Amino acid sequence: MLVYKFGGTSVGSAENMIQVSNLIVGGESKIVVLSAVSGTTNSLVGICDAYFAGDKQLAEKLVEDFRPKYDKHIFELLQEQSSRDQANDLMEEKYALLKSFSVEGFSEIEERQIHAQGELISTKLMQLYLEEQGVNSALIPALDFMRTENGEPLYDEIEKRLAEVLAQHKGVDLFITQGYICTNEFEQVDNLKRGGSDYTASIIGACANAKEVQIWTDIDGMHNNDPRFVEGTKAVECLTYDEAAELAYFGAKILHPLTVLPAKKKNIPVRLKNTMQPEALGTVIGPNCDTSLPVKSIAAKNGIVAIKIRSSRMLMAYGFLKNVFQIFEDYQTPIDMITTSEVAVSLTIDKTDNLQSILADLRELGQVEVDEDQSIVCVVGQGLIEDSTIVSRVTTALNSLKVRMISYGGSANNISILIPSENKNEALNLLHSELYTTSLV
Ligand SMILES: Nc1ncnc2c1ncn2[C@@H]1O[C@H](COP(=O)(O)OP(=O)(O)O)[C@@H](O)[C@H]1O
Ligand SMILES: N[C@@H](CC(=O)OP(=O)(O)O)C(=O)O
Repeated sequence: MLVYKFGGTSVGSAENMIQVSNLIVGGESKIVVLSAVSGTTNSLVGICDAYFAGDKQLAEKLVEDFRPKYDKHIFELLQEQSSRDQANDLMEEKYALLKSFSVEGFSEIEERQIHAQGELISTKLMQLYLEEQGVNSALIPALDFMRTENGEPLYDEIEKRLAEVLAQHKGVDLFITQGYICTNEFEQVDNLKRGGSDYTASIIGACANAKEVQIWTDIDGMHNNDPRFVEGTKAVECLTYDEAAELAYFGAKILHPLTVLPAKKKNIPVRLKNTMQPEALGTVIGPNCDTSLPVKSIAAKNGIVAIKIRSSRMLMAYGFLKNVFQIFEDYQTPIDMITTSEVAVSLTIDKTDNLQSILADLRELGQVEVDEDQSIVCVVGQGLIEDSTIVSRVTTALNSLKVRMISYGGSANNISILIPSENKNEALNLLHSELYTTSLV
């Protein structure tokens, strides 16, 4: 069994959906996970925002905005009148549902139900197209098997339910399902957070003991720097699970940060491929990746807040850090980077919903300074620790910038640097020129 996942751009037009069908029909058995048509989830988020703001009229207008896009998509994808009718009926049902909520009492439960509609639409359209083409495929609802508790996938239950669902379709070897959506412990519709379809594919891969998970997107693999901000980036041939996890966590948007975990549990390779350029090798993420490259890639994450706590009570004392960490634990706020001196500790967070309460509690421990609008730039590669020249090259490359923190040695494959966000693009470009010169590649 193989698991393929196609992202928003890959299903974003009729032409692209047809290309997806060319990639999935035939060959080995597959479970194909689809995201929503590109832009759809953002629009659904906008509709929920309008309901929360008490503006039902705006919500209804935003629903109507879907119409031209989906009319075109359906007209170009499906040729038979009966399948067009089915698709149009589906859309009318969805428009009616999306407009059916009232602003009074609109809650996160309804919000999650709305967010789920994008994947429900894209998968149904794909299934209608495959049926029209005479392909023997089955649409399996993710809400029937993808179960979470406290936001965590329940692997045993998913494995059992998925096997039951697959067994209902004897003789079928192509299954289409929704990424991103799930049901939670309260039997409510929920999701795996934005970009979560990659994670769905990896969870399904682990639960179906897949031979490989393939993430098909709009670029030919993990590049050696962020292609949105740096010119001349190129695809990396392979990454270890740990390298890929670091890159995804620190901003490489191509992969949802949790994708690697389920695949790693079962040693399943994850291959990143380009839907529009399937012949390109892409990137393989797996247990081993031996290349001579000490630096595999560079990524950056915005929206970081740096907090410094200074206290003379820290001098020659123990237990101070425990008290600091306890505060972050109380507010369920993960810490990303940390550096300490005898009398001060600096750390960073990117979850800021409880920032004011955290700061108030920290002020009980010492003087607190806060820097907002920071970015973590992260250099990732297995050989970073062995090659002692790299850390000096990283700091030299950035010597014109105001570096706020550096973290080196926490993991064997990561150097993280905290800088003001306004310098992020410059930092990515400076590191690119310094680290990918002839002596390293
Ligand atoms: N290091 C990187 N390598 C490749 N792509 C990256 C990297 N960092 C950011 N990206 C961006 O990730 C995008 C693909 O991810 P995403 O938009 O989530 O795709 P999908 O909608 O298919 O899930 C690319 O178009 C690229 O701009
Ligand atoms: N549609 C969801 C889930 C997802 O993973 O999308 P994509 O694969 O296009 O990043 C989102 O936009 O967050």
